[in-house]
Amino acid sequence: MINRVNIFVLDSVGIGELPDSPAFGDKGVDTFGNIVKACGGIQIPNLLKLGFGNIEGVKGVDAIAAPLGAYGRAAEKSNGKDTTTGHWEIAGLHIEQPFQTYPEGFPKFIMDAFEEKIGRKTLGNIPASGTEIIEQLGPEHMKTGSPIIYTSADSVFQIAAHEEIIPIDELYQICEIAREMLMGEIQVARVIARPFIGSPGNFERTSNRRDYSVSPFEPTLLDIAKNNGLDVIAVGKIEDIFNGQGITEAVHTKDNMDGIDQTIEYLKRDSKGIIFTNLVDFDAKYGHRRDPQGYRQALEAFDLRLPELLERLKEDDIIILTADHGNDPTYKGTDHTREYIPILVYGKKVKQNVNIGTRTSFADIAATVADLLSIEKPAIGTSFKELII
Ligand SMILES: O=P(O)(O)O[C@H]1O[C@H](CO)[C@@H](O)[C@H]1O
Ligand SMILES: [Mn+2]
Ligand SMILES: [Mn+2]
Repeated sequence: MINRVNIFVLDSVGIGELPDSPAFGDKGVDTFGNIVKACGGIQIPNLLKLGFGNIEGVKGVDAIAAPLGAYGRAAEKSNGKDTTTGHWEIAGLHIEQPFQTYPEGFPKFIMDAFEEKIGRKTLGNIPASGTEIIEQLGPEHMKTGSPIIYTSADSVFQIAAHEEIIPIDELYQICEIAREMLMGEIQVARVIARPFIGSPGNFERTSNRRDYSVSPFEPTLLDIAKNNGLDVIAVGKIEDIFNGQGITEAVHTKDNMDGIDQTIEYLKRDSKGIIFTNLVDFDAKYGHRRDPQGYRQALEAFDLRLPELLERLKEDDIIILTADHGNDPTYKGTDHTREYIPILVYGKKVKQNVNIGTRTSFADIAATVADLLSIEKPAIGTSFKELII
């Protein structure tokens, strides 16, 4: 009997291109492999002990003789490479119709109506890198009080504002207004509050970022677990990604280390069901910023703390380390990359040195977790429980 599963998402830690990646504009992408190549090596002994180097297709690190975990990889079945799509698929949903993107910015009629409702003009309304656009438009924003609106290759409406110009609470209200307006014909997967502080030339984004996602279109693994009376604890931005659906308790985190600390706190307590963690720094601080050295260091910092996490697992606990998409910091542009995700499963009840192979959907994670917890499986996904227990 498995009592609890910690699904632990290393946001954007992809491990190489899928057969269909070129159709997404991604050729030769490999977040992990290209980081190792660019940095001339990486020290992740604890991930290797679990079998990270044994996963088919992983480049830059070696397989070991007797890994302590079950290991494999999964292809993304849904039509997308964004965070929402990746997490929903991990939780058992396929997104056939991709979320709408806005490479030309948002239509004028929506922007006019939005400005009217928030009582402020806006700046930007173009696809941009968040750190670059606040440097460009920050001074004007500080003069005029107009928030900076930008999007990306993802389906996002991002609202950046200096915390001393638009107080956080007002920024969140503005996001809620946008969220409501962008549910219809003009729709985004996420509205994101992007507060920052500092002065021109030295702006810094804060951890008061909030994501306002649309709700999953159908019940997910999380809803099923909750309906079965289980705990579904969300650490980091998981609550936002699922718009709170199927979650019984949530905590937001300020960075990767905090995410690990909060997960450990929950592992120490007694609960039954799912702990779903997301560590976003890999993606937000290094992947989108195209910073392979920073990304490598973040992976090494995570690896150093991995034993603490594993030690906290109780007899009937299991951890599944995985990712939601790639974000190759050596690739052109600043966007996500479509890639395989790693799957590492570890626990006292999990067989060691088992290759679960290449799964055809992230949803196999959902099916397996449901199977382990003895609850109904979501509509899609194939359980690999029999292989690992
Ligand atoms: O460049 P920044 O602001 O980090 O934004 C990135 O983060 C967004 C959400 O993860 C992506 O859509 C991309 O736009
Ligand atoms: Mn992500
Ligand atoms: Mn991202």
